[in-house]
Amino acid sequence: MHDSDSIVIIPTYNEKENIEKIIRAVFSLDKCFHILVIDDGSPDGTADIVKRLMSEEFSGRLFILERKGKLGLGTAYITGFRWALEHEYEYIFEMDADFSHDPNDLPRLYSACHDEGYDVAIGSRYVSGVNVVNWPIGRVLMSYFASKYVRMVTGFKVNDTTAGFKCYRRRVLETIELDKIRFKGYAFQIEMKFTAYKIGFKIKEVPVIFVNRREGVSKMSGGIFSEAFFGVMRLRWDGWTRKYPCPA
Ligand SMILES: Nc1nc2c(ncn2[C@@H]2O[C@H](COP(=O)(O)OP(=O)(O)O[C@H]3O[C@H](CO)[C@@H](O)[C@H](O)[C@@H]3O)[C@@H](O)[C@H]2O)c(=O)[nH]1
Repeated sequence: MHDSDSIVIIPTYNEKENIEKIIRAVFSLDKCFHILVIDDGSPDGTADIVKRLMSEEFSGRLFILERKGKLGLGTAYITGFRWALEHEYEYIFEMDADFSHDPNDLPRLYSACHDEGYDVAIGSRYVSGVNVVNWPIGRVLMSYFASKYVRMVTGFKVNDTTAGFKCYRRRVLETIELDKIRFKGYAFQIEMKFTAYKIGFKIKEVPVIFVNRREGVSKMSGGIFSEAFFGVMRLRWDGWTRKYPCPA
C-alpha cells in the first residue's frame, strides 16, 4: 500500500523551467500527494530533471513515464489514468506543469471528492465571472465563449468545460471506456467531462484562479481548435446515439 490515496498526473513537453518548482510545491503541501509525470521526450531535458529528483529526494512519491515523441495531452492523460488505476490510487488529478493551476488548490479539489462525495471536481475559472490572470484578451474570450458554445450545443451545464485542473474518483476512470476517448487537446477535456456527466457521475465546480504561465510557452497548436469546434458536435451526436456504461 502507498502512503497516499492521491496521485497528481502532470503531462510535460519542454517544461524545464517549471517542473522542479511545481514538484516541490506539491510536495510541500500538508496533504501527501504522489506525482506521475508523463513526458513526451522533451528535447529540453525535462525528464532528466524529474529522474534526478526521483533518485535524490522523492523516491516512492514521484514517478515518470516517458513516451518517445509529442503525442498530445489527451493520450498522455489516458496513459497516466491507466497507470494510476493499476497502482490503486483512489483520487486521480490532472494538473499543468506551468503554475497556471495553483498546487495550493489541490486540497480543495480533494475535499470536494473525499469529504463532499463528488465523483469529479473541476477547478473552474467561470463559476462566478471570469477568474483568469494575465491571459491575452483574445484567449480569455475564446476560452469563455468556448464553454458557452459547448453548453449551447450539448446542453451540458458546466461553466468551465475545457478546464484541465481536475480530480476524479477512481470509479469514474474505471467506468469511462478510456479506449473510446478520441480527442487530444481542449476537446479531450470536454469529452472526459461530458462522458462522466452522461454516465451520471456527480460533478462539482470548485472556483479557482487560472494564472497564465510565466515560464515556457503553450504547446497547443491550431489543429487543436478545429478538433474542439467539430468535436463538440460529435459529442452531441454521441449523446443522442451512444449507449453509455453504468456507473461502477
Ligand atoms: N506529455 C505531453 N504534455 C503536453 C503535451 N502538450 C502539452 N503538454 C503539457 O500539458 C500542460 C498544458 O499545456 P499548455 O500548452 O500550457 O496548455 P494550454 O494551452 O495552456 O491549455 C491548458 O488550459 C486549457 C484550458 O484553457 C486546457 O484545456 C488544457 O488542458 C490545459 O490545461 C503543460 O504541462 C504541457 O507541458 C503533449 O503533447 N504531451
